[in-house]
Amino acid sequence: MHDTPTLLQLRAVAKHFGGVAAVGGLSTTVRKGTVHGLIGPNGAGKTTVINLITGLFHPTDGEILFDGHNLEAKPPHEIAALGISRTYQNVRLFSGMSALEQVLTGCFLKRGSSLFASFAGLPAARRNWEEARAKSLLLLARVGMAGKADVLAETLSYGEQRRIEIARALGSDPKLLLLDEPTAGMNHAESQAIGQLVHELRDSGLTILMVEHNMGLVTEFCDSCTVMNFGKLLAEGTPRSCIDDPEVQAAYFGRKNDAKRIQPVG
Ligand SMILES: Nc1ncnc2c1ncn2[C@@H]1O[C@H](COP(=O)(O)OP(=O)(O)OP(=O)(O)O)[C@@H](O)[C@H]1O
Repeated sequence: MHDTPTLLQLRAVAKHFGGVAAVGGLSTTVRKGTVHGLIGPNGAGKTTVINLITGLFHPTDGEILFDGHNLEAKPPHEIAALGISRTYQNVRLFSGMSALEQVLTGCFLKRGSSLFASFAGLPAARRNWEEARAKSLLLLARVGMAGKADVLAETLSYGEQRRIEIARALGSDPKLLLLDEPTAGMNHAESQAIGQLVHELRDSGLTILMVEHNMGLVTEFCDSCTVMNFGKLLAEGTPRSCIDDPEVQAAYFGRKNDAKRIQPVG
């Protein structure tokens, strides 16, 4: 694993909100072609890290390096263009749009041609539109939603909506996909299916950084992980070595020697 090239590196990254150090000097590395888990108790700073990587926030201190670029002060659209895409902790789909239209919006993020130009029917825009449509259909198939293209997204099940979000995030051809709690609110079978999908995406060449609370999924589907607590690095390595770490167990449960409670669940 250590021979695998680095895709993302955080160097002593800090983010303060007033007096709160949401992230307090975190250094960690995500290697190419891996599924990397970002875990830690509630309020540890995981979502803030995702927001820093995607440019929604800028670090108070430290630097974030991605694929040879320093992301310092770059706005979200530039970071997306470099190859970083994300989903959110809560499903964020547009109401009144079909599954296909949701994914199309992700494709147009990359193309730089507006949906309005396409609707106006200009030849180049028309061609763009057809290509984006074909690509969106492929992406829907890739996330197991081939038959749902024309269905209004809000009428789909929660698990299906999550898949649509992933397809939309793939529309901009990312190198790194950030998933913020992709299995939140899902039952065991749905969570396992998301884990399988994540593996398929990794095996097709994508790198995935995933915030996940389900330790069963982390041990089963992540190649490596970073554990945060109070905005700082608590442990990193294989999921098993992290979960077995008494400091990690203490952070989750306030006491040591309680490994059973963070065995795979479900
Ligand atoms: N915009 C903000 N303004 C002020 N404080 C914030 C802001 N965003 C996050 N925080 C604080 O930073 C800390 C880390 O929050 P964050 O949401 O990153 O944690 P988390 O690990 O993702 O938690 P959870 O697992 O509950 O989603 C918390 O104390 C939170 O209240």
